[in-house]
Amino acid sequence: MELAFITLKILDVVDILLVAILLYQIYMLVRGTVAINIFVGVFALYLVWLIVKALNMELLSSILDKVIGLGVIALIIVFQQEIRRFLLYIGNRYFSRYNFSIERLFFPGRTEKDNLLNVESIVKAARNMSETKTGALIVLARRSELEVYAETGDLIDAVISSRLLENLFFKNSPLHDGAVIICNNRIHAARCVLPVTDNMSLPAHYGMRHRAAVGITEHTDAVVVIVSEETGRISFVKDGAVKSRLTPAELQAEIESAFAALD
Ligand SMILES: Nc1ncnc2c1ncn2[C@@H]1O[C@H](COP(=O)(O)OP(=O)(O)OP(=O)(O)O)[C@@H](O)[C@H]1O
Repeated sequence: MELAFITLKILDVVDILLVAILLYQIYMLVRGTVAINIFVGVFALYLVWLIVKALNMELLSSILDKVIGLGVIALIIVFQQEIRRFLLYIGNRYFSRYNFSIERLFFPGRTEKDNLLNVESIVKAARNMSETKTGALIVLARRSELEVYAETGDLIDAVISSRLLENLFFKNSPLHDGAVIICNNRIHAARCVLPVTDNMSLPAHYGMRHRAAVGITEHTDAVVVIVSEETGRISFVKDGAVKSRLTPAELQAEIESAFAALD
């Protein structure tokens, strides 16, 4: 295609489209976090640099060259979490689309039933803890590796039962603080520390328990069950979004649909 002063090739259009998609994905990833301000600032600086270059303003261009050159390293440090989240997002999309599992590749004999989540016990524990207003934070691992978070707490490796879950979160239990992580249908660890979200658009009444639940679902594809100590309300968190005031039946449906999506 030939415009008045520029020639536009098909590849250029594809190039522009890809950059637009990339920028949109980055925007969606940092939206609502403090990183959005940095992102806008960097983008503005980059535009100024392009204009200065196009106008052949030598001095300003050479200064901005240096700033941009060093800025890339600074950006990797500043956006460490977001880059991690972005790569995880791409990886998880690929894994879920092609139903790919390393475990399935190396242990084809291991049936899915071995790892089938005991949803009933988790829901029963949530219902009982909701009635007694016992605060709880239960992370249900899906495909993402949660070992780094499990290592911050105490390893348990026990069969899931509602009584054990209730016991772990019982106020006087030494393990009641922090999160319980459930992997491969086992209570893997308790008292775990989760990454806290920096999402500024969350309701102000969300305390640390809810922020930690949102945080882990932003960093990984895990889903989280929360029981509020203050209100007894049951919430379910997936991909950074909190669904509150769930009944036990609704919680069960949410967990089942989150795990059905993996099959
Ligand atoms: N980073 C974290 N990782 C895991 N658990 C955490 C983290 N931060 C806080 N918690 C848990 O959350 C509890 C504090 O919850 P807080 O009252 O601040 O949250 P909340 O969202 O208001 O929940 P609630 O409705 O139960 O009061 C702590 O006792 C601890 O067990």
